[in-house]
Amino acid sequence: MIPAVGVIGAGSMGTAIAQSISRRAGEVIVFGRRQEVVDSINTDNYNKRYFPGLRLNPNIRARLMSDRLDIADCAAVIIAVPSSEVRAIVNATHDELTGKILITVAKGLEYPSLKTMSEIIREETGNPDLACFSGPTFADEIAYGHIAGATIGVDDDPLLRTTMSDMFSEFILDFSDDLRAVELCGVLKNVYAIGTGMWDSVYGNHNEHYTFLNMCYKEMCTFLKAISLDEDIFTKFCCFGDFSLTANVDKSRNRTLGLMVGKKIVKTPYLESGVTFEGSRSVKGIVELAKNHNIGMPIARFVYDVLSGNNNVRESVDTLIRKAP
Ligand SMILES: NC(=O)C1=CN([C@@H]2O[C@H](COP(=O)(O)OP(=O)(O)OC[C@H]3O[C@@H](n4cnc5c(N)ncnc54)[C@H](O)[C@@H]3O)[C@@H](O)[C@H]2O)C=CC1
Ligand SMILES: O=C(CO)COP(=O)(O)O
Repeated sequence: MIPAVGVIGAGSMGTAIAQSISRRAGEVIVFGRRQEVVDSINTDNYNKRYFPGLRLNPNIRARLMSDRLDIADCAAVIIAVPSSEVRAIVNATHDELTGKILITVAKGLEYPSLKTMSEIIREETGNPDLACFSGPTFADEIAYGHIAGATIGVDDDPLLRTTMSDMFSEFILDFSDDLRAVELCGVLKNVYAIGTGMWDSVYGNHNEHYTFLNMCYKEMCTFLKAISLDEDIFTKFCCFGDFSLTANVDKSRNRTLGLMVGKKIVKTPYLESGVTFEGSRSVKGIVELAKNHNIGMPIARFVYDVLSGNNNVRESVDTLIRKAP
């Protein structure tokens, strides 16, 4: 059992992961930005903003986020904030994070650097013990203890892998030593979830839905074949599992964004909504990565064009069909 684990981010995923690992750790310290969230966790064992109905385990404590994180007792720190926040946070808390095992659950791609979260964390901290966690893992279902599979991207270090297995023992785990490939799966699946939402806003039949799903997965695999050092990535939870979950289930924020844009319910100012739409922030980087690797990714391009306001969904979808391989 790990004596203490820190979790940066008291949102849906930070709270859910804290609840899951709190059964395997002596103490879990969650760092949040909002005083009312910190107070609700410490006073009532509830995160009333994200999971008002879920009583949190008593060994979960909350502290207000600051640049002087009190994590001296924590052997590991999980970074569970939106990808846009990761670099600033690890840069500001560099000293406190030194020597810790750092795990990222964020699914995003920095632009214009095109770096994944683990690459940013390694760049900012220099910590050798890094891992990423990614799979079909809706936070609410984790929080309530339902089964989920996840891929741990981590170097082939037996001690580190044992620590990860113990910390995330409530999950069905597979492993990969290609952290970038694992993280790019999480980035790509968000883009295709938006695209599938857009497609489904135009075409409502089962054949049409699964035809497009296959087109997305084919494009995703083409990209991964070009970049992944792990030849088994395609059957890992971070890939097929998370792609299927997010593209098919309306609980997904990314899929919902695609549906709403496709139905013209929202226009691009949605980024100010406060909801974490990771795919809309990452799609530009994916389009650029595809160009850099000389890979045709018409669906990622379609998502980017529509979100950029360059096209309307029906015209773009019809173009996709005409060009379908
Ligand atoms: N919600 C889910 O089902 C899952 C989310 N993830 C990933 O987890 C990451 C976090 O997303 P969610 O928890 O879903 O978002 P969320 O919007 O539910 O929560 C994000 C939290 O981060 C906090 N935050 C933002 N900047 C901060 C800072 N500088 N310092 C401290 N806290 C800060 C916000 O106050 C908020 O509480 C994303 O990359 C997402 O893709 C991964 C798997 C599942
Ligand atoms: O990553 C997730 C599930 O694995 C959460 O998906 P959304 O960000 O689309 O809600």
